[in-house]
Amino acid sequence: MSAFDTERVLAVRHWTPDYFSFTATRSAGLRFENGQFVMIGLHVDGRPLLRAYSIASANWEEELEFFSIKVQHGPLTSRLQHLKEGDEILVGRKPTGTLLIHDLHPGRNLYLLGTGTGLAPFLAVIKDPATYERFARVIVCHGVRSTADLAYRDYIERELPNHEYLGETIARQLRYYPAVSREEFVHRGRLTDLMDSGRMMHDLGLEPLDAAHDRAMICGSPQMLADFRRILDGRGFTAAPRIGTPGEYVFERAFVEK
Ligand SMILES: Cc1cc2nc3c(=O)[nH]c(=O)nc-3n(C[C@H](O)[C@H](O)[C@H](O)COP(=O)(O)OP(=O)(O)OC[C@H]3O[C@@H](n4cnc5c(N)ncnc54)[C@H](O)[C@@H]3O)c2cc1C
Repeated sequence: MSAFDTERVLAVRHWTPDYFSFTATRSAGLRFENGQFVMIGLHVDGRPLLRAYSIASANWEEELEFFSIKVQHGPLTSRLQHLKEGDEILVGRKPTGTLLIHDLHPGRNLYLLGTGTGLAPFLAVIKDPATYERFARVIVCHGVRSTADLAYRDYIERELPNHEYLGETIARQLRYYPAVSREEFVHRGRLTDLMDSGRMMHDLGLEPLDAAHDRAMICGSPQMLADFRRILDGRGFTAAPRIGTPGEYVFERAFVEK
């Protein structure tokens, strides 16, 4: 049996010259945890060309959604960015990953810290009812360079709080903290600096960061992960050491730096 399902693209949305999203059919057999990633790709010269992708749709949704970078000469994304409705993509059958809410000790505030496409896994996590059962407040933080890069802003700010089933819970418990590093913006700077200085918590009207009560999930570049880990470790947070053993934070590389 093949390690992949062939799915059909349902819709494509281009946010900016650097980012796009697409939805695809989902095989009835694909089971995953919110926050996990899966290998996806295309047949290129008769062979599968695959990369890891966080699943941006929640596990209870019928369709799959992915949020992608466009790397100009990237082997996969130079092709993937031309996807059109009806095209076929390959989707692996074994989702995996460490961004799992049950690998966090229960707590008060859950900070979801994502830069660029590192937002993707959190789009699934914020649609998981269990997230709101475990944490009183969920703060989705998206760090980007320009305001235009704040993909899903309208969806998080306006659509989700009116969601048919989750809207009430989301309106009560979800906060959104967009941050822009290279343009004037209400929250200007890098997420790491905004958290480290305490500005983020101040802007949100929340208590200062406290390992006894706060939890975090981190998804971004290797440098972003290293910086956040240093900040959290310095404040007494412990990373979950492996899947199934909880900690005060979990992390995942959103891409591999070469
Ligand atoms: C666990 C995991 C989850 C991932 N989830 C996603 C996701 O949800 N969406 C997504 O677009 N990518 C994601 N990636 C990255 C993805 O696997 C590919 O690297 C990306 O699609 C580019 O593929 P490529 O073949 O075009 O170029 P590659 O040869 O894979 O990458 C070329 C270079 O582009 C840069 N790059 C790659 N991906 C990104 C990115 N997402 N943001 C900024 N720079 C990048 C890196 O410097 C890399 O060296 C994930 C990676 C990992 C390890």
